[in-house]
Amino acid sequence: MTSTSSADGSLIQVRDLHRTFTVRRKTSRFRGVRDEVVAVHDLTFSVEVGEMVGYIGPNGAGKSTTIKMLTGILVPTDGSLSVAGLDPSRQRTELARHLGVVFGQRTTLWWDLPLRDSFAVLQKIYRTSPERHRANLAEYVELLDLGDLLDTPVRQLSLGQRMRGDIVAALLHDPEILFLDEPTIGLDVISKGRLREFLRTLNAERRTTLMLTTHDLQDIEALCDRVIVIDHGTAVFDGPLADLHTQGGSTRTLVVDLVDEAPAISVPGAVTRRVEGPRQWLSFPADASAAPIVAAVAAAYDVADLSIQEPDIEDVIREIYQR
Ligand SMILES: Nc1ncnc2c1ncn2[C@@H]1O[C@H](COP(=O)(O)OP(=O)(O)OP(=O)(O)O)[C@@H](O)[C@H]1O
Repeated sequence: MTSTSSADGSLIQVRDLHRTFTVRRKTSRFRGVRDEVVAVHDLTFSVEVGEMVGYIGPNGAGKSTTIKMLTGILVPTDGSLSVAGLDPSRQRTELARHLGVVFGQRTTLWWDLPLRDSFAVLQKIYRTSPERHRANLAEYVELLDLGDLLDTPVRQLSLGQRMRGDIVAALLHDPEILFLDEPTIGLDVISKGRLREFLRTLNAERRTTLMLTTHDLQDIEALCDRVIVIDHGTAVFDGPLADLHTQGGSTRTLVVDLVDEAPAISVPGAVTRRVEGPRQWLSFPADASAAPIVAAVAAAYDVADLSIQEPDIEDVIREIYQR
């Protein structure tokens, strides 16, 4: 499918977007008042073809509401919105041909059908040509290693297998944009790695634009050139992940297991935060390289093991809000 973009050339354009919900709150047994919840306000950003954007923020920040407006499920209260040159809520059916949507927590596949049949139903829904469908199915099934599972009913698949099935389902009609909501949640390290590798390949080879919400900083590090942080319905940061770390002042942790107990390690570029028997925790700026610190520790101490802990994305975001 060819790329379609808005008048200014962006694939996704969001300008001064607002969405409020009216909720009824009971004040007594028979009375209630109407409250307005502002889920999204003054939200402006645009995404270009081929970008991989992380859309992150604390619970209740407005991420799902934004994605629902971008996919046409919810109508904005105010502001303007264009996705692949279309107005999502007015042209939802047409837009669906340009979009793939994957939710880590729920499946879009038919629970009782074998994967193969779910994919066949999707071909009918999207009216993908049989040749295109066959070619995409063969390629994605191979890349995501689903060949042996095509005849297995979805309910019998593991979470990781089902997730791969969901990704294939979202891509069979060649969408230009893929929205992913917590795509690696609950997956083991190997499955996470494989999925990230697949998404990188998809973006590199087909220039598919990715927008993902996640609480996993490693998803963002592996995939996203750019991060948009949303809080209380509005964007509070939009830029490269490295800048987010700098702004947040976040740190990574080098966990060192020494052969023997020792006083707090002292090496340039890191601060020892904790010592527990032979194990020590050293923190260093998240945007600095771990290599010189690891080398300095290894040169001066007898090391049994080393590992690096990434900062939690929530911590990074919290740091920004506290500034
Ligand atoms: N249908 C609705 N009716 C009323 N309020 C809603 C509705 N949907 C969302 N909200 C409110 O809008 C705000 C933003 O919710 P949203 O689900 O977009 O946040 P989120 O960033 O996706 O959160 P999470 O990370 O927990 O999924 C919240 O205060 C939420 O309670």
